[in-house]
Amino acid sequence: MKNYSKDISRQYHIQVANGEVGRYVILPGDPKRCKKIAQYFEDPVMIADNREFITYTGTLDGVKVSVTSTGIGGPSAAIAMEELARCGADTFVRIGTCGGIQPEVKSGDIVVATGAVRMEGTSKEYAPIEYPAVADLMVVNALVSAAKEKDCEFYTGVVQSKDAFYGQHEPEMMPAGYELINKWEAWKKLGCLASEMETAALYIVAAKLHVRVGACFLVMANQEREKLGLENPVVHDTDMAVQVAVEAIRKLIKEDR
Ligand SMILES: O=P(O)(O)O[C@H]1O[C@H](CO)[C@@H](O)[C@H]1O
Ligand SMILES: O=c1cc[nH]c(=O)[nH]1
Repeated sequence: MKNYSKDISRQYHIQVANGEVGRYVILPGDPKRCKKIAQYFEDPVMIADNREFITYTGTLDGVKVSVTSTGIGGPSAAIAMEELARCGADTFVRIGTCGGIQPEVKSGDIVVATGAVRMEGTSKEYAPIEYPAVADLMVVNALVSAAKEKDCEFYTGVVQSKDAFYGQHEPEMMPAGYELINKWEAWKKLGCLASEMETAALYIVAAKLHVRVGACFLVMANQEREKLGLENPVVHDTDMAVQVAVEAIRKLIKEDR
């Protein structure tokens, strides 16, 4: 594909060059999370800061690792993964925030996504809708093992990825809300744990690229608990989910040796 970058040694959107990232990359949505994640690396260096994509590279146990923010939603997440893969990355862990769907999934808990409902647009431009958005088993196992070690409350299962944040939170305000409401009830009955915005796209792009990916999230709040009159504080601190992601990368590095 033609490279549209002014400096053609750098990828157009992420502005990273081949070899500037490790094969292991952590993918937060929020660019401001990158610096916090890079603090867990040895000798972190900022490589690029362009649009919503900030990249740091450092090492974990002597192995090159990176963090790149994806921004919000499937389109920019897909771009980040495509361009990182072109720079040499092949193993990705998304660390994000989500809203709980099952009533037992509480604020502050961690969710590890084994799969994602493809209720977003990006993955549909990659693969027919019948193809499932599933995580790599090695990455999931590493995340589960890390979460157990950190002794945090965590769940594993399917999450829902959608495009409209306010369609999740205020479906009754949307002209097409009837469909959002009916589908939300279906995801709930099917045991879907939580809702977020990038994982389905990342899992499908990873399938296309033949790379490994998994994801873990901080549960910020749960609108279903609110409806049931259950306790539902809003939690913003992503540090435990970040630690789970970093520890999972360490475990993958060890297994890959
Ligand atoms: O915290 P991040 O990683 O951005 O993830 C979640 O937060 C954003 C919405 O507030 C969406 O990107 C959603 O997926
Ligand atoms: O409720 C939430 C919280 C974070 N991200 C989402 O997409 N939804």
